[in-house]
Amino acid sequence: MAAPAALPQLDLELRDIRKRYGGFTAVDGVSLQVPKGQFVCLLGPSGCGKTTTLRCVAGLEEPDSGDILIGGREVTADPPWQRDIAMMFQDFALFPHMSVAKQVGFGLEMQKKPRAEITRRVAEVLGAFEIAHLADRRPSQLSGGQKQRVALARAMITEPRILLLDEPIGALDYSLRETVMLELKALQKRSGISFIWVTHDQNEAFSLGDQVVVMNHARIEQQGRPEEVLSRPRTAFVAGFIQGNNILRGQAQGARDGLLDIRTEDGSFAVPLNGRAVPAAGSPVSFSVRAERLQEAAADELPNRISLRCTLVEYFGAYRRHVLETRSGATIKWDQFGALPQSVFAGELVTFGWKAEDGVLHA
Ligand SMILES: Nc1ncnc2c1ncn2[C@@H]1O[C@H](COP(=O)(O)OP(=O)(O)OP(=O)(O)O)[C@@H](O)[C@H]1O
Repeated sequence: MAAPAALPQLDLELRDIRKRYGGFTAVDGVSLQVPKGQFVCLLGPSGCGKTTTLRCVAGLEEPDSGDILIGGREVTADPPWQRDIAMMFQDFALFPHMSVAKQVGFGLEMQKKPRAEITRRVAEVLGAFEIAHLADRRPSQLSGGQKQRVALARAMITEPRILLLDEPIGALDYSLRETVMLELKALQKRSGISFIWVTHDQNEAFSLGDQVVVMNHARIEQQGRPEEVLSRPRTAFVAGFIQGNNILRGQAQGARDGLLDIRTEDGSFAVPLNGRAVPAAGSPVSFSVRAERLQEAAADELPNRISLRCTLVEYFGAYRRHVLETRSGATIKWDQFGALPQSVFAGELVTFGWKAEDGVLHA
């Protein structure tokens, strides 16, 4: 059956993609819409299906069901070279015996462009990527950062609608990554090409993505702008995967004034429903509170309070992390920013509180 017409402004649309390997489901009903010129990061733990999703978009894998539309055109059964995409892999996949100039022009040669046009475009792109001085070198004579630029120049020279990147900076030295990330982000915005970037590194995803798509066990758990995913994790998995969340579990007790009362082994807490239906009394629920939202001073005036024992205080550069334990033995983290004097020490018993609106109920 032909797919219904797509919205023309979308660079990419995935409709209910499924992919199985034997009895194992690697992608289980993934749907995604990528508007024009967006930077989208697919984020998730190892084996969650990010790369398989990307390979389906690339045409390197055929999904068992579902539709893939690129620029509004159904491409599900098309080979990679008919999809208006380019790819970049973690190992850069450079051709070992080809000079930099030849590699960069490769895509245009495949498209059978006239020789003069290839020479002109290669010179332009080598200049734009500041690698003109490397034109005659082979990959073995390049540093990691230089290889990365060559691979990117090679991928972008054909001006695809979408660039697919699988852990593209994973092989770079840590010290280089931040600079490369800034460059790539600027390049993406200038080019207007949509980037679909696979990573398991949340710092990469949150600093680069216009959209962050969090995957787990072959499905999308949450997708949204970075600040949405950070401040309102939709599920306990997302809250746990993203650094800095405390997760509490208990039973729903009933709701009043838009707040759900949740009973846990460490007390009862009021958490905003945020438009959600009230869960049945006694049903298991979870919620999260960010580690920097806990308050020590004036805890008595806050609606949610919890008794804790501090077990460890660690320094993480810009902030101080306190690891605390509840009466039932659950771990709670409190992060203190702003170089304040230390007020809670290991071994101390303390009461912390948080505002009702700082709790995020999970689906
Ligand atoms: N060709 C294949 N045959 C069998 N199983 C596969 C194949 N390709 C991937 N898988 C399995 O599908 C699951 C998803 O793999 P995928 O590479 O998409 O994960 P990922 O999220 O990209 O992980 P990573 O970050 O480790 O690359 C994994 O459990 C993997 O072992």
